[in-house]
Amino acid sequence: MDVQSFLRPYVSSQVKTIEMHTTGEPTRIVYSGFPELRGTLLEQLALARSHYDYIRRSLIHEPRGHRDMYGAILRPHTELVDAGQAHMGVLFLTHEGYSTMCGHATIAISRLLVDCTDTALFPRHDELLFDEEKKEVEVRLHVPCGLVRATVPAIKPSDSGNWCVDTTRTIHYLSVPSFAAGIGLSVPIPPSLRWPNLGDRENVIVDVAYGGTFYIVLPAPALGFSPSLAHPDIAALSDATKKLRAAFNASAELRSYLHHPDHEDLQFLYSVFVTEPGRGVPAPESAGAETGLCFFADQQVDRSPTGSGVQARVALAVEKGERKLGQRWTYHSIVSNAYGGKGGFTGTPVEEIEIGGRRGVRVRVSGWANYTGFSTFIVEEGDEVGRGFSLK
Ligand SMILES: O=C(O)[C@H]1NCC[C@@H]1O
Repeated sequence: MDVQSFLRPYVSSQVKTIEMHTTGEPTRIVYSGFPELRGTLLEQLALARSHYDYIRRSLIHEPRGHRDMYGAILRPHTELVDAGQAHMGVLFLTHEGYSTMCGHATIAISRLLVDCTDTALFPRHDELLFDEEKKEVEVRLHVPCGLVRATVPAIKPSDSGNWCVDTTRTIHYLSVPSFAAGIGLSVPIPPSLRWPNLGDRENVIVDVAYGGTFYIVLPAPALGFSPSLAHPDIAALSDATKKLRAAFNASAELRSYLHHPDHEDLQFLYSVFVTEPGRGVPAPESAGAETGLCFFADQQVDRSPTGSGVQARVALAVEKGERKLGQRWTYHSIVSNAYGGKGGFTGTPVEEIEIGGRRGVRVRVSGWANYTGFSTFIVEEGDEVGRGFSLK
């Protein structure tokens, strides 16, 4: 019996997704059922936010998602796709709203697009090119912060079928220009925003960097926590980073560091990244390793090492003179550390690029992604709770 046939009377519309994870961080990838969105990618983003946000809530919030759920919507027509510069456009969905860059989803979607021969889902699949020498396929994604070039390792079978993704090698992408926006900034913490571990300190010193979106980066002791992220107190760190972010945003002078020369839409603080230099197993050919815990959007916790945050951290390391071009570094999350280092990302500054009069770098980020399933979601007429709620 067709299991779904008895559900048919309840289905007025459906959204279809492919489900993946990158080091444990989910990406619910919407490929069908999202209403028509027209215009540039940023116009499509504005339309999704203003007219169709109920769809994001229904997919990302409970009962279909959870407070740390992440998603993406494939956009086969954008100005860069239609001009032949990108193969696919993507919008990113968080529990809070929409993000401008996402490394873990870029890695997942790039793999999906190489695997996907269904032209209804991916009309430009035939335009992908296989590099015989390197045995990889380039996938260009148009995301809200710009154009990201991913390469997916693949094997071309001897018959004329589609190539097979080679899951023994990492997927990597070349970021939009990333840069250090402020180093050693002092954030005054007003009494109403102090957290228990802060002690009697009145200021916290942070770095700010852009990796497709803006990050505060600081080591755990700067917040008053143990230097080790081996067994972090996630609830206490979430409280501290949320208050730190509020204190940062309360200062017009500090907010002025969130300046992007090209787009006003990119000028907001997305995340606070707590780091532990030195923790974790370096991947092969890496000069060192570190671990990070990323609180983003409305305090979601990234399970992956956070691609856009890796870009920001590499840009900071280059700006501080701690890293040279071409030097590869391993970035772990608490999940990759729990699995002996498997799933750690690497980040390599590959090129210096001037951006708005300052030094920027293009970063090569590498990682893996796996499929977890595929879904068809419905919302029954009259089901108010089922439209999406959050206990957050
Ligand atoms: O990998 C990344 O860049 C993303 N992961 C969740 C938070 C960031 O957007």
